[in-house]
Amino acid sequence: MYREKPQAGIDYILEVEDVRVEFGGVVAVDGAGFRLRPGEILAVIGPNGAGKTSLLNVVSGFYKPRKGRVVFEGRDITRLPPHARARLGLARTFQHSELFRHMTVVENIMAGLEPWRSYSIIDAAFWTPRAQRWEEWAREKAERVIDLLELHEYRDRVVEGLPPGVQKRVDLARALAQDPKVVLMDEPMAGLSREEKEDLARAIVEVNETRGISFVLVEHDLEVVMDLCDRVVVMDSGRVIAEGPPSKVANDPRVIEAYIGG
Ligand SMILES: Nc1ncnc2c1ncn2[C@@H]1O[C@H](COP(=O)(O)OP(=O)(O)OP(=O)(O)O)[C@@H](O)[C@H]1O
Repeated sequence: MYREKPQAGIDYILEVEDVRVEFGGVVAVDGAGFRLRPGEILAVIGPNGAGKTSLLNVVSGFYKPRKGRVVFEGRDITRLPPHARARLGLARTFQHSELFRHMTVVENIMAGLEPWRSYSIIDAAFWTPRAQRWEEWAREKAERVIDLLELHEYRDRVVEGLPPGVQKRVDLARALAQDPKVVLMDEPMAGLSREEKEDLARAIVEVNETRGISFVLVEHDLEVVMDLCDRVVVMDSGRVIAEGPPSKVANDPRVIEAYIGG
């Protein structure tokens, strides 16, 4: 179900170059970028308002940058809409759960496969074999990630009222059902208990190690970042101010200044 690790020879699976995002007079991202290696878990950190979410939204296609480029597996995808990026293997999860609250876990995961839907509204209305085939295909994909993320006991429960840690796993499952090569996660640990954070971190590591899926996490919890990530990019005021392994970045005076001064 999952794609092979990208071939040796590709240095970077994702390259984000010189991005600028403006909202009216506010410059949210001011020439920032990063590069992601195949199989890497990369964190983007920085004080509130640094531009992390805006940068991630440019990568997933939700924001159009004023300037800059997003290159995925050597292909310029800057102008592609989010669903086209998802089809290429770039999935995302959301800062505030965007799950359909009144739908079940399995239905939410299948809804994430919408960019692959191959039947028309007419097929749906008459429940044609074409529609049935898609439904079977999507259900099988959903079942596999339910296994992978151990969501069996929740599969037929509506999302509303599930513990936050389970909702985050469902959100991750929805992204993983898309067979991504890269998953972008916006503050995956926000609002979780310590135990829930550990569970989610374990799931991310397992998927990374067994499936070779790369991750970009925007994350505030520095303890999680230090434990989980191979490399860290630090943003402040829309720019990247430091980059490197967690241990190096944690001791960088510019980073300490941004957090204390920020
Ligand atoms: N939709 C928007 N409209 C106007 N201004 C925005 C919008 N989104 C972000 N901004 C502004 O852009 C700047 C960067 O915001 P962004 O959310 O990208 O930062 P962040 O690093 O993700 O912050 P946080 O850690 O608090 O989520 C901030 O000044 C913010 O107020």
